[in-house]
Amino acid sequence: MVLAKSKKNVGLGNTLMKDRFGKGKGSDMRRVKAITRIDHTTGQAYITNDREEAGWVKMRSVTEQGALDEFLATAELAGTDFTAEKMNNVKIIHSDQINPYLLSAAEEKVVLGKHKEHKARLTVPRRPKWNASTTREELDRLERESFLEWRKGLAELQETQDLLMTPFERNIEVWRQLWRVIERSDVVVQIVDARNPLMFRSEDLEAYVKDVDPKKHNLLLINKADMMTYKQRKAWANYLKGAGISYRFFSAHLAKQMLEEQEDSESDMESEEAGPEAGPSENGAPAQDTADRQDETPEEDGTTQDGDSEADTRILTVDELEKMLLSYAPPDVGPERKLQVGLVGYPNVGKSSTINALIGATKVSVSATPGKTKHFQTIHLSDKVILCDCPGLVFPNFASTKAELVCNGVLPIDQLREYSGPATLVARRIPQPFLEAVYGIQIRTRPLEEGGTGIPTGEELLRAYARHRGFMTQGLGQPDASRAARYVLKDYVSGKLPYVEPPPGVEDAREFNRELYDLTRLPAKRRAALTAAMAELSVEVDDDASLSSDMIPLSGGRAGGDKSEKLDKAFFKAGQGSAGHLSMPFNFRYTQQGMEAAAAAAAAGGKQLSGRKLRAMIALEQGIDPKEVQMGSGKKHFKGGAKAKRGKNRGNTQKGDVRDDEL
Ligand SMILES: Nc1nc2c(ncn2[C@@H]2O[C@H](COP(=O)(O)OP(=O)(O)OP(=O)(O)O)[C@@H](O)[C@H]2O)c(=O)[nH]1
Repeated sequence: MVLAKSKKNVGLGNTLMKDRFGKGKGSDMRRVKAITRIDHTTGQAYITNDREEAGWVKMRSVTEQGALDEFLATAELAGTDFTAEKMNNVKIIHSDQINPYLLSAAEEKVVLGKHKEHKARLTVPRRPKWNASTTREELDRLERESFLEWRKGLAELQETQDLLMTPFERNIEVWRQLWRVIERSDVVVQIVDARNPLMFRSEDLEAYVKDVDPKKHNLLLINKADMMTYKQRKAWANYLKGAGISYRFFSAHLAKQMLEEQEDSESDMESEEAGPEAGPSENGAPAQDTADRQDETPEEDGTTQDGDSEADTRILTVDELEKMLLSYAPPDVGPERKLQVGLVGYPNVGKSSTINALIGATKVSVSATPGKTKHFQTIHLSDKVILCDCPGLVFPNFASTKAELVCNGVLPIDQLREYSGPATLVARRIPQPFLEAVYGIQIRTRPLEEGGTGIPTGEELLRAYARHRGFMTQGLGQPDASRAARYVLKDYVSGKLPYVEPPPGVEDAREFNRELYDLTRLPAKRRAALTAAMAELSVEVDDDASLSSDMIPLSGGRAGGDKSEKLDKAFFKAGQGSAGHLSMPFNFRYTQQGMEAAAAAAAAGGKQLSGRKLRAMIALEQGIDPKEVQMGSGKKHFKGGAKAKRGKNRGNTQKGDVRDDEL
């Protein structure tokens, strides 16, 4: 609320008074007498307006009464009806469910509209035209002037339109590297992160490449494609093809893995002197993991397998990438005229990893020779190809919120002061069962009937993580959410907590990402613990078992029916704690029991590990009696009073650490 600075301008109340009684009539107010009344039931005195005052005084009380007076007056007027009406209409909105650092759907729509409107102004700085007669000093001056103009333009855009932008590169020296890389390259490969290709793409960079020479080519290389499901690649492929963007999916991570496995099998072959049929194919059979990911082929998903669509969604191997790059080669390519490939992109999108994968695949000794300038590297990849590696740089682009920039890894996490926005985004994007499975935590959310949304808030996630890791604040000993935020956000940026932005036109991001949360994407340690328990019970674990939120029965539904109910009983029997109060932390044996029981329950419940089972398992792991967790009742929270503590964190855990009232 903005407070009026002068007495002449006291807002709505004054305006109404003036309107009704005219100038000067406001002095009548002085005639209002405040009288003291005694409440005979309590014996307390209170001050109120005299009831016998002129009728208009009643109106005054509407705008000038204090909250309590207003409440009492209204209650007096409406009697019991008042209570009934209030109770029927009441909707609790907790302040922690509205994050002031994020946008509402309506606000986001407005902001996206503005982004669209001003998209054309998101330019990269151009190097001024020059020719043989331009002196070095002259060019330097021209470059600086043009750069300054570019910066002024973007600053004005930010200020006048109140738009949030990426912290784009402001150092002219870095842009000079880019200019040189573009000038010498036949094809400019823009490497982007598969989790948000458009955020990392500079459309104007592609236009600039063509401005410099229409014969140059652009390629959008969507790296980290291992973080996408086949369906996600398909959806992005449809969008990118529709938009006429030349793109390919790649994964430096899978390429590296494939190479290592290839090398391993080659050395095995050498040592065993195995026959040719035992070895990998000449051009390298895909590594198992690579094959697994590539296996999500169109026909498996029931779509037609025509050559084109396969190529559209395929994650290229290094050989295929090199072949693809060579397709851009000028006709006279050879040892004298090598194909020059420029690699550009934001920091951290995987440029170095891509180059390393390419270098590894060529199996030639690579000399990293410095280019004409000191800063970008030229790498002679083969007798036909030179790679020009440009330093990573942030291009100008719009962003809806700072939280989005943090989650995209564009703003550094270590210097972060406001963490609630990005943490809320993480809690909204990653399904609760997956978060719980990754960290082995229980996130206590506000029950639906108390105004909870069924999705944890950022704070709820961070507090659960902090409690689990024993991160406590000094003094009051509350879970240290700020410290937890650094870890959780770094995990999000690194991809441990996977999420892929849907392409424009795909509205339901949760559905788009649903298949991403399977057991294969759990960290190796967590997955190993689970599969070990399964193996002991001779149970096959389904790698596709989903850990997305729809596995949690939010309104009393129970996955698995009778069968799972019986198993639940067996499962809960495993916990020896009495009546929901535990005096000692659970030991490992108990945890193991719990895991086994959960695994059995998961197996009987149709292979799928439901959120409920998983939560029970995690509860046991944490040393919390599963009986304390209301599962399958629609209340995803703890009953008050449980004081179980995890042995490991006992010293840091505060009394009542798992109590409901903490929420
Ligand atoms: N999952 C996955 N992670 C990848 C892939 N490529 C790179 N990364 C990871 O992304 C992070 C950044 O990779 P780099 O290769 O250092 O990225 P860069 O673009 O060279 O970064 P700068 O040197 O800062 O410009 C590293 O943690 C890599 O392990 C990929 O294909 N898949």
